Amino acid sequence: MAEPVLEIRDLRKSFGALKATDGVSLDLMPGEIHALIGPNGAGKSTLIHQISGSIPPDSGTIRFLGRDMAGLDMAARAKLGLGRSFQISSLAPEFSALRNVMLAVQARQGSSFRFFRPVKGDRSLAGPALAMLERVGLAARANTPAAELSHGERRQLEIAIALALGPKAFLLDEPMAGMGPEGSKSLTKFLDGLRRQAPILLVEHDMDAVFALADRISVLVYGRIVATGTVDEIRNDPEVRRAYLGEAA
Ligand SMILES: Nc1ncnc2c1ncn2[C@@H]1O[C@H](COP(=O)(O)OP(=O)(O)OP(=O)(O)O)[C@@H](O)[C@H]1O
Repeated sequence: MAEPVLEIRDLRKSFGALKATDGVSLDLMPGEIHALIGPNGAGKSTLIHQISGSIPPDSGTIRFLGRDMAGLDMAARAKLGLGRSFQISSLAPEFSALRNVMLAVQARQGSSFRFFRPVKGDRSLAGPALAMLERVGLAARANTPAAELSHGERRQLEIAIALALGPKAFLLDEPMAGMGPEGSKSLTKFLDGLRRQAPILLVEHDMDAVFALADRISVLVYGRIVATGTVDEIRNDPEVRRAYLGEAA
């Protein structure tokens, strides 16, 4: 059997008396979209923060491509290909869409975001950056400042940036949030293709998107995974229906 790209074992994180992550174990396998669902406050974002390196766990292990992530900060994890996108907008609002992606291409080529050299006019960056914008359907807005893009377009730009960083796994935290039905539909289609590039751990409240995309779903309630299974298994699990999905499922 293939090795997991991401392997989480018995992860724990408390905020005072609150157990936000209470012994979570889960795997992200090559090529899969593994959705993490659960009610508000279940601990989904806290889990993503621990994986990306912005919150240190109290105990437990996170292995990415076989390597223990303990002690590695966000930048080091991103460099290894474990990047969190969405809800941490790394956009420079005054820069054009193209320039934002060029910075990401440059970061991937070795420089960090903080110490970038001037990128304006650098063809070795502009070519790949424009290709990313084309992939997400934003090429026509290449010269528009990020601040002037619509909400949906900014999301597309964030995906282009995530792609430019060459991730080996995507951590997506509520990518559909704030999108209209049309935007969600086209993002769903895009994410469906994205799994060919790298597996996706997807936190999402939009159940249409989750049921359309997920190979597996894990349900988090009060910091614990109460079920993991296929879409059908999760939809038909009585405990999950009671704890989370209700009759809407
Ligand atoms: N820095 C913090 N300090 C104290 N409590 C926190 C902190 N971050 C999160 N929490 C608490 O931990 C619990 C889990 O929060 P988290 O944001 O991870 O849930 P979530 O499943 O992502 O929720 P939502 O779906 O609403 O985004 C909540 O009770 C929250 O109030």
